[in-house]
Amino acid sequence: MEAEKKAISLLSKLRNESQTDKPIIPFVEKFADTDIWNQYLEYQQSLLNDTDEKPRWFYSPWLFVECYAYRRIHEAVIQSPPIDDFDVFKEAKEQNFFESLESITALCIHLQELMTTIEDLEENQLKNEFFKLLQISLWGNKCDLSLSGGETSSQKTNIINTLEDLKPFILVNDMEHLWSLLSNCKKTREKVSVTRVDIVLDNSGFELVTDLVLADFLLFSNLATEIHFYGKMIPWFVSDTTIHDFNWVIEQVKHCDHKWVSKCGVDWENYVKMGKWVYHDHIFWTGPHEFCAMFHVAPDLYAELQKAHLILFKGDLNYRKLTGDRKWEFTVPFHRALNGFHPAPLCSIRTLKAEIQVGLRPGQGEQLTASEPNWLTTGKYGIFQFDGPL
Ligand SMILES: O=P(O)(O)OC[C@H]1O[C@](O)(CO)[C@@H](O)[C@@H]1O
Ligand SMILES: [Mn+2]
Repeated sequence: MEAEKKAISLLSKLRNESQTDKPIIPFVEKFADTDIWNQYLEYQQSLLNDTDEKPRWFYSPWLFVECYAYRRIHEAVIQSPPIDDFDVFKEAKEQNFFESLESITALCIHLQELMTTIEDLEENQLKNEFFKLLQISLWGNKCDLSLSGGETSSQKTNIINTLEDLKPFILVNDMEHLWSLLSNCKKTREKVSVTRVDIVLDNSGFELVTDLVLADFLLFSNLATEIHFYGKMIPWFVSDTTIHDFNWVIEQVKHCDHKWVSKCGVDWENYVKMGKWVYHDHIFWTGPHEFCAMFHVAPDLYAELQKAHLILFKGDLNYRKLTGDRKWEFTVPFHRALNGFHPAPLCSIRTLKAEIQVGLRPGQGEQLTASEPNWLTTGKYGIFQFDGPL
């Protein structure tokens, strides 16, 4: 009880600071990245040195302030033992999974059916199945609890039947690049025995299942031989995946009462045991930095990503960090916005929830603004945006 009271008082202090635009204060509790966060806060202060301003909630860059808010929530919890390992978003993430169970079941059955026919598929059919699962992983990103402010945002409809209707909402479609990259790897498999695809995960629940289904397909279609996943080390942006969520979702799927669904869970657990699926934890992903700073701030992580043949970045927050959340013109090339971040060929798979988008055709952004003023923030539109040697 005492710990809960302490955490609640710390959280209400945080809420008051954010609601009344108080100065942003340093972290005080020792943790893996306390110093990194406080150095970054000093950097934000240095940007204001020629004013007598301090970093503040209503004026500092949104990417920094929003990440700071979630890291402060974590600090309130770790300052309140013995609930210092409590995941404040666990209940919402689990509810999202259970509310999406029908769609999860349909998706796992689709995967098992595909597995039985995969041998008879020609190249073009295999490509189309790959594109379907990519689109399912894209639209799975709509199910995010931070855009909805914690309100439920589960997958109610069977997403497989809606892909055609959703196609017009894909603003940048580089799926062909992903196909040619991976099918070329497959053709040269004799020499290059390993094809590694890294997936930088986003939300747990339904979206995570779409990513695990895609990862399973990549293995049994032989388009890849190993998949590396990156989640978050602390509860983050409400629905983001932690290692507990990753293991919990696999466990839940394994214990589903539908035999084909539980077969998915058994297969996925085996991939992890065999090392065909590898889960990585790194503190960088819940820090304040844009990805162009990774080479200097987390060189070990940058070196790890360099081992991939292809990196898939899921979701909106990752896109904002890939592009530095800058006010780029809509037509600035994605390569330019990455600002030197090129560990390996990469693709952002993202539904738009923040006011940043690059790599559009001339006039495309303006046309969308005219027809649908909120196109950047509703999560209705999505992209597959690729960068790498073509
Ligand atoms: O889970 P995703 O796709 O990264 O979405 C998170 C996005 O939702 C918001 O928190 C709210 O719009 C954005 O600030 C953030 O980028
Ligand atoms: Mn998220």
